[in-house]
Amino acid sequence: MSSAVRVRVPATSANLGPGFDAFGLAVELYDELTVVPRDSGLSVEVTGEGADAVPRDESHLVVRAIRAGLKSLGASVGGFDLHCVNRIPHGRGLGSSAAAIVGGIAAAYGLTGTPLDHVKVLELANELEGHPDNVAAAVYGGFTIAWVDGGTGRAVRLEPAEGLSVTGYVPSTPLSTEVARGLLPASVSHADASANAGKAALLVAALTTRPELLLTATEDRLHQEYRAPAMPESLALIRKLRANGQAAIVSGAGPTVLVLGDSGLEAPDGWNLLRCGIDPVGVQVWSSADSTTSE
Ligand SMILES: Nc1ncnc2c1ncn2[C@@H]1O[C@H](COP(=O)(O)OP(=O)(O)OP(=O)(O)O)[C@@H](O)[C@H]1O
Ligand SMILES: N[C@@H](CCO)C(=O)O
Repeated sequence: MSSAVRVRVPATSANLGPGFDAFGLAVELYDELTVVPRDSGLSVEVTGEGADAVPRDESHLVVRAIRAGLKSLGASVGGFDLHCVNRIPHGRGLGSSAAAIVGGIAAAYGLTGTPLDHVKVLELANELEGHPDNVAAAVYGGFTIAWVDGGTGRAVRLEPAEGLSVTGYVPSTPLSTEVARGLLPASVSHADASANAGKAALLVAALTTRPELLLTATEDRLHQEYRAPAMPESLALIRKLRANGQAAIVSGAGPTVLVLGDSGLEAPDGWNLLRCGIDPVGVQVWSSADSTTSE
């Protein structure tokens, strides 16, 4: 068992317009975890985002993910000290829960001295998160296309177009993914489904080699408008940005608005502006016991 493990895991934006529950993009904004094993007991220290809200016991999402990761590896540890430095805002559509889950599972690999198995990490992370898009990007970095095969989360990673960056408009009020998913209809029209399928396919080309097509390729008919009642200001901002030629979308389940590319518009009052590049590698683990790095 390692003496201490450090993990860095990126924020992620899911859906990207037409790729509901499938597309993910990892960005250069990171949560960091340090886990030190001990014989028994648990301590949880949190600084940064969510520090005033998350529990400090076994129900903490990172703790649950560490336990699940250890179990999947057939290992156990009596107790541990967990220190979280959180930079990803919670409930804003930037994949905070995916980062907590993927980071916790990766820490379990580090604690047991097991090199990261990205396929297995994604499988378990998808089980814990309930959908694979954010966790895929947090595991692999870059641009990911995820799907579920017989209940098992899978993904491929593609290289985003050279120099791609994103601009996030992050409102101060959160919206839980659970609530946002509850706004979706049970069925949609054939016309809407086929429009989205075409745009999702086009977005693969736009994100990788044809960025000039990003505006048209990010049109969505499956989730954004249905969720408007829970985030009317976000949808209004998206309309304004898109009218200005920017490829603006709801990030994940919202309410953050993400522009794929540089945006000239300053953030409205009360919103934070986030400008970042694309994270190329996904979750990383460092173990102090043997100085190895698993990437
Ligand atoms: N670093 C963390 N430590 C502990 N709990 C966390 C952490 N990050 C997220 N959570 C839990 O997950 C909840 C947020 O998850 P939720 O899926 O609603 O939003 P999100 O993951 O930020 O957004 P999205 O899934 O749309 O990208 C938080 O309220 C908290 O309960
Ligand atoms: N695909 C998910 C992403 C948020 O976790 C959704 O939109 O509900």
